[in-house]
Amino acid sequence: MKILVVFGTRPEAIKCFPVVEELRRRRGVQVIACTTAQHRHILDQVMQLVGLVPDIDLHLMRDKPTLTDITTDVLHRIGEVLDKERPDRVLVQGDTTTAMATAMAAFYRGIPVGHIEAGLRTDTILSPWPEEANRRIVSVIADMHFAPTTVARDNLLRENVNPGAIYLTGNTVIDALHAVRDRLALAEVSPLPDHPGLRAALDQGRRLILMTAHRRENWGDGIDAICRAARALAERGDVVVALPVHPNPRVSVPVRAALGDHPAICLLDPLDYAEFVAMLGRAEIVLTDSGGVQEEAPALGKPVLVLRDTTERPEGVAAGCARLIGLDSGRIVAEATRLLDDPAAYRAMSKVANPYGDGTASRQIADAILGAAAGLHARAVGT
Ligand SMILES: CC(=O)N[C@@H]1[C@@H](OP(=O)(O)OP(=O)(O)OC[C@H]2O[C@@H](n3ccc(=O)[nH]c3=O)[C@H](O)[C@@H]2O)O[C@H](CO)[C@@H](O)[C@@H]1O
Repeated sequence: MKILVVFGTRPEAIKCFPVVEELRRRRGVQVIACTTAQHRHILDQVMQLVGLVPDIDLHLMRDKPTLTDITTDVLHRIGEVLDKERPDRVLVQGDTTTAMATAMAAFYRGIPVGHIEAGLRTDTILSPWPEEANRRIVSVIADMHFAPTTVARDNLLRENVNPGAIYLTGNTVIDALHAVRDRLALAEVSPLPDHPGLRAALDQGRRLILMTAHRRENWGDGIDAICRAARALAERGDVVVALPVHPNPRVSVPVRAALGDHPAICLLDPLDYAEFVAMLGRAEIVLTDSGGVQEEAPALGKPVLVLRDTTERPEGVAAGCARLIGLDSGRIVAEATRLLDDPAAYRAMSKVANPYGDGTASRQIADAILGAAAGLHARAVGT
């Protein structure tokens, strides 16, 4: 059985590598790992760290591409890969343009698509944009849906997806987190980023606030509000705010201009995944608009404040390990301050079970794919 796994961005690589590794361990499976490289540098960081060498690298990153550029490039180039390789199945992850256009290219050729992290939804197709539409399109095309949570499964059932095609697996990001933590433990290193100000602040006993922000809907006013909140928090005197800066200039330019000069704020280059996991482990609280970080922080018992107005991850909010706080700088500061100053409020958010999986998602996904293929084979030979 030949399976083509396609990924283009950092989070897709993080969430796909455990599945690639698992499928490669299975007998009778040939895995072709293919990257569109929709993001280049921060994707390469992940691939190098986890030893994921792509069999095919399409190098599709261009200077300031439009969504149309990315979609048409992926349709054409993945189309060529599909025509050459003729895989039995394609796997895509999440909600990127790579995932959506790859699913379309496979659909045009009658090749079945499995969707990792299926069923995440907000209640409006406009937010997050364009990701909400991307993942809904993939759901219409896919014939195997790997839902990370019961909420995601129920979203798919409400859209009349065949219940027999939905597999409740947990999120592969937890598998990735465990794998990287185990590798770090084996190597007996805790690779905190090499930033003199950060190390000195932590050595002085300052408490670490880890922040990330990159989402398209936060460009402009949202990023400005996040920066104002970061400065106000840094003024407390007992914390250090660390912010790995996303390379997109719509983020990096305003963030560096607003925060570059504050002694209690450490602006970091994008961290490799091991460094990021180490920072998560060290952080007291996490403020983020990232999807993946909303899933990882609870797995390490870190309260997470979500810098967005909507989230397709209500499980963390319902469980009590995340709060959706929006983009008002006063509210961001107030919510963070409450967690830093009120130990009971902190404990209530940090002691909650992680709703996003137990680290066995990739195994379950591989079992489901091979089980479905064996079922088809059995039906074909009449057993
Ligand atoms: C709408 C939405 O929410 N969509 C999400 C979006 O991804 P995202 O928002 O999670 O993206 P990022 O925040 O870029 O990545 C996060 C990962 O990167 C690691 N990290 C972070 C900073 C750093 O300096 N070094 C790192 O290593 C970090 O631990 C984490 O695992 O697309 C995905 C693919 O389809 C979807 O799954 C996912 O729904």
